[in-house]
Amino acid sequence: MRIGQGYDVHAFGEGDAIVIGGVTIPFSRGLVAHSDGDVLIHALCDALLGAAALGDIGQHFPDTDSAYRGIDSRELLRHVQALIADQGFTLVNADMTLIAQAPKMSPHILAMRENLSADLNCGTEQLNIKATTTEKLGFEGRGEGIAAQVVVLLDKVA
Ligand SMILES: Nc1ccn([C@@H]2O[C@H](COP(=O)(O)O)[C@@H](O)[C@H]2O)c(=O)n1
Ligand SMILES: C[C@@]1(CO)OP(=O)(O)OP(=O)(O)OC[C@H]1O
Repeated sequence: MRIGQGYDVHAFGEGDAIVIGGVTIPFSRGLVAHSDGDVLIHALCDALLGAAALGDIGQHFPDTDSAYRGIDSRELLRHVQALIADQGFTLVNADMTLIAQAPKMSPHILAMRENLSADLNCGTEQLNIKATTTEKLGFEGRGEGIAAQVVVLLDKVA
């Protein structure tokens, strides 16, 4: 068994929607990023790469490479899934936390889990996604951006 953890932050900027877990959520702001800014998927990729001792998302998909400009982060996740499968790992479970004062994530959680389970070739019951505000404290609470934390457990296929 191998444990991994990931953490990512993206700041709010201009826009009228954000993409989280592959779900487009209409909002008064967008997220500033080289990719689509899917902070949840980025933290998930880092957790998976960490558990497999494969480095981090920036090493695999540099934000200096124009190939990744505006990319759908689900493509990055599928690539990471292939990397860990190549190493003989399968996902046991992932537990994910979105930290955002707004928007409200709960109406979108099931759709996020369905997207991620399709990309990771696993069941939705292996993926938990939850959200919390910070009661208006800190950068998330001031509405400056969104953070995501992810913990994963991988098993090695014999
Ligand atoms: N961006 C968010 C934040 C929270 N939720 C849901 O609301 C519940 C209460 O949040 P507190 O921070 O006040 O504890 C939380 O458990 C989530 O279910 C959300 O959907 N989106
Ligand atoms: C996803 C990548 C690549 O487009 O860029 P961003 O969207 O800026 O995201 P970040 O979490 O800062 O880092 C990983 C990247 O290199």
